Amino acid sequence: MQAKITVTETWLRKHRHLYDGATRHPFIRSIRDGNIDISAFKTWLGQDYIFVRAFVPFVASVLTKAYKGSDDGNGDVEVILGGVAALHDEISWFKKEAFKWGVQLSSIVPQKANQEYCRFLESLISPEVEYTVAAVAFWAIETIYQESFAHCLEDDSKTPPELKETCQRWGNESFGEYCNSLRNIVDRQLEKASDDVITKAEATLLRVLEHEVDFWNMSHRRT
Ligand SMILES: Cc1ncc(CO)c(N)n1
Repeated sequence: MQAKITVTETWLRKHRHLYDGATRHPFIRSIRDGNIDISAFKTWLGQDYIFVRAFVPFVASVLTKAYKGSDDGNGDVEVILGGVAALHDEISWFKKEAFKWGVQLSSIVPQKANQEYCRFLESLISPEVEYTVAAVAFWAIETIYQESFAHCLEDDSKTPPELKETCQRWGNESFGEYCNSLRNIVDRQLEKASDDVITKAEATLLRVLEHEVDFWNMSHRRT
């Protein structure tokens, strides 16, 4: 029997080019090829710390929407709660890693692309944004990092040893399983969503992909 094609599958096929642009960005390729400029890595590290801090209230809002969405016989709340817990760990990791690289987190100024991405996250916190739409953004944000960093850990990669731990953070298998759980949540929601919500959710996915590309650009293009 042929498995049914899910909505996310349709979207990923349709927007493959933009999706690959986000998951196979020159910044990621430079890590994978081992010719990353360490100052670009440090820029990314400091900026991503700021992003992750803004990501926390967004994920909390998705959690709230999952809870209020009430027919949660599927354990959405627990999956998302796992994401919140992982973020707590992630923030400690950023502090440790920044210290290691001599990056002063307290003096980091968010760059324009980061500010715009954080503002976008804030707009999604609004109760007027449906659970389905917010969950699509959440799934996409996590999955782009998972796929990007997993790419740097493939057998033929030349990722510098000192960056392997960073790649492991998002590229590891259990983070991959978590992303799959998010995808299942999203597909289950989309299955019963109105056309209007599906349209909004797809547009939100595209915005996430664009913001992710801009975010990588911010680190990569600095000289
Ligand atoms: C910009 C960005 N996107 C996604 C993630 C994944 O959590 C992250 N840490 N930063």
